[in-house]
Amino acid sequence: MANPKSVLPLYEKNWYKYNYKRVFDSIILILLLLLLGYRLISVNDYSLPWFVAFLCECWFTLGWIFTMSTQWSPALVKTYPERLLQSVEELPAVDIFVTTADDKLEPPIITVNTVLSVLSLDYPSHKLSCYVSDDACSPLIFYALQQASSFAKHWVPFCKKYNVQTRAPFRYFSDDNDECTTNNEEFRQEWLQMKDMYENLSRDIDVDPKSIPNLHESDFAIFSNTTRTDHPAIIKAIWENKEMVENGVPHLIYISREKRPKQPHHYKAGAMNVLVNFLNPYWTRVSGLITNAPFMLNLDCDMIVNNPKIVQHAMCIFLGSRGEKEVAFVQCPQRFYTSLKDDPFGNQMTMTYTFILGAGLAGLQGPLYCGTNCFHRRKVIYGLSPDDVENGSNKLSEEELKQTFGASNDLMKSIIHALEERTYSTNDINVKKTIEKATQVACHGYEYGTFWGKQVGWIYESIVEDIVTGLLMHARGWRSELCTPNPIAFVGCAPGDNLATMSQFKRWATGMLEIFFCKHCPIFATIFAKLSFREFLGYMWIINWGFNPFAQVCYSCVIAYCIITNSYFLPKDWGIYIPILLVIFYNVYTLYEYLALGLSTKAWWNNERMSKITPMNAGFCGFITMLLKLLGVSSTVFEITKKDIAPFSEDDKNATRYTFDKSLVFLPGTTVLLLQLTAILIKMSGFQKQGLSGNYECGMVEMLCSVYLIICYWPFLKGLFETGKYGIPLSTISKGGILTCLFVILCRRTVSG
Ligand SMILES: O=c1ccn([C@@H]2O[C@H](COP(=O)(O)OP(=O)(O)O[C@H]3O[C@H](CO)[C@@H](O)[C@H](O)[C@H]3O)[C@@H](O)[C@H]2O)c(=O)[nH]1
Ligand SMILES: [Mn+2]
Repeated sequence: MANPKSVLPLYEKNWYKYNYKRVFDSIILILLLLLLGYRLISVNDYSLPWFVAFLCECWFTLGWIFTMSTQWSPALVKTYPERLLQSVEELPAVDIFVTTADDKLEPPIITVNTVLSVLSLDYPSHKLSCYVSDDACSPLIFYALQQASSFAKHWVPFCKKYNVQTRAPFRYFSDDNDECTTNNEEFRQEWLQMKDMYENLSRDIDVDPKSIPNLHESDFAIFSNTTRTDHPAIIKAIWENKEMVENGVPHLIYISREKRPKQPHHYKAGAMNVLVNFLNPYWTRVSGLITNAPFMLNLDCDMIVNNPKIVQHAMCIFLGSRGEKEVAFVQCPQRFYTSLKDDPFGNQMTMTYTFILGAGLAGLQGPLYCGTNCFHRRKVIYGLSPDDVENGSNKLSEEELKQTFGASNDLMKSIIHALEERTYSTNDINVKKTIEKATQVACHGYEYGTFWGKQVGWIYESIVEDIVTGLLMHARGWRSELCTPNPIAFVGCAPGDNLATMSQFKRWATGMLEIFFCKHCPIFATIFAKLSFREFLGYMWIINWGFNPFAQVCYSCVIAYCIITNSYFLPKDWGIYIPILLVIFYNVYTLYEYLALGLSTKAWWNNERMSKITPMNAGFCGFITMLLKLLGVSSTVFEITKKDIAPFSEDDKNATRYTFDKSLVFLPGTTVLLLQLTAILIKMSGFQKQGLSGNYECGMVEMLCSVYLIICYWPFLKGLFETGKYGIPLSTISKGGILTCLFVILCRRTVSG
């Protein structure tokens, strides 16, 4: 397949040194350590708040070490797709998986646009296949894809003929591009025609599922009597590139895996495993058979292609890394097209993606797998390690194969094929026939007793299946690479409001803790396997999203405690300069970074504020959820993030306003705020309880900390007095009130005893 003919490298990787970052990072670390040291030697100050603050600060310091190490030696990769065709005889096939799971939270028009952008990629069409996994078992999604495939027959040639850059029609025809200003009459005509067709398509699929035309015709009959949690496997080839034309429309296949009530389906990880495995020669487990492409691209339904040449860029990395240790997966960054100005909900994570999740980790063993925008090598998904490849031990015995992948001879054939990185010749592929065979066989329960979800495929251990799946690959010794072509490869839809942000972060926090407490924990992976030490620190950086909220909540309680009991947790003498310098340095440094990236001061402040709000609410709830899971009280659930094609209009002032609902996710924040308010009230009204000895005295700095927190929680403060969706529900306020009272009583007990 990849016969290197040309000597020019397909990609180059360069490491950067940001000296200013290293200096600032180190200063902050030194100040943190000084603070810890000061606390230790100040024996006279030892007290409960002093001790709790010390523990929290130990945690923050550790967190800073994770951050610092991860962004210490960033690297970026440059790819040369124009050299690709000179260096390989034939481009490899790529299977593209798009997952969707809810036709309300993820409107079909979004999935349709993603699929259309995929079908029109600049890559030989007969080398691409697009599989859409529908966990909602929705006839509407199926119908929408059918309509989209008809539209694709016009759209794909149009894009290729005029070398269109943005191949998701809703972006192409978006408001700032809705006039066709050109002198080329032919293009104008076609442009108008396409626009018209796309508008028809959007109208057609924006219907109530019940009123879908032809619902009872043969194609749809299978959807009758199904619910999203109880239905057989449904596989339909919506479009087949029968003649395997190079410039046609790639295969488009719809799959809704079998689901039965009470049987765990493992959310997205389960869906992905079915896709990888589905159409093998015999079972309904899929793409192994139809195309069995050696590479796969995995996209969430809202992640549209933004650079039509992206597959070629990714192939540069895969094929260019031969001879050295191969790359297991190529991750492209997550960027968003729906970005509210100044990032009011702090969910665009520009800094994080720039310095840590992106270049930072790329300079180590490689970026983390982020669930979407990622190309995988199929044999890695099947559990191979680089050593297996090196030693040529990628031939498992029949017994091992059975135990790992399940007892189907035909599946084994397809897996052996994949492990040896062979592809099917195009003549072997008959989509229709395979599907007929595949749907006859029940597929549920196939994975029982096999290693699917445990050692191979997407790992079920955590609801952030992506991070744990990538972790297992790094632990086996694989590298990964970051692919950042210009323009950026994919763009998606960021959560449109703080409700979606909260639910997403809560899932992440819980999932990260699940990873820490499972057998794939990065600590074991470094000690017993091949996760490099600094990559381990990188994984700990993200796992800390689950732990840090607890420390943050404790710290804010310490502040209130000190004010209520008239004690202190910050140094009284010269030592106070340590935290003061720390705060100044940290804020100046982060503000500088925002400005240097061309972001505004407001964006910086919004992110600072949200770094107190989101973790302390959603993250803390995630922490509690994990605690309950560890105690065996409840299990964790994957809540889908709501997506909107145009979630807000530019002049919608309310788009940036904070909204609340009755969910418990807002309880920690409401309580923290009420606590601070109560504490200040107690102080002002002179009701402070005197500390144990005379020199206990809450100073100005403790008050300042509290006021700072209240300023961060301004949206909550406003929420206390608003009604409707902008107000914190009374039930949450009362629960927060009760918790606050309990806390105050407890505080007073500790000092009066
Ligand atoms: O039972 C399910 C639940 C979700 N999904 C799909 O999973 C994807 C991600 O879900 P989303 O609600 O968009 O979650 P995000 O928080 O935006 O996703 C990030 O985090 C997830 C892990 O928490 C990863 O799976 C995603 O790839 C990553 O983009 C979507 O395409 C869903 O359709 C399924 O296929 N089946
Ligand atoms: Mn998403």
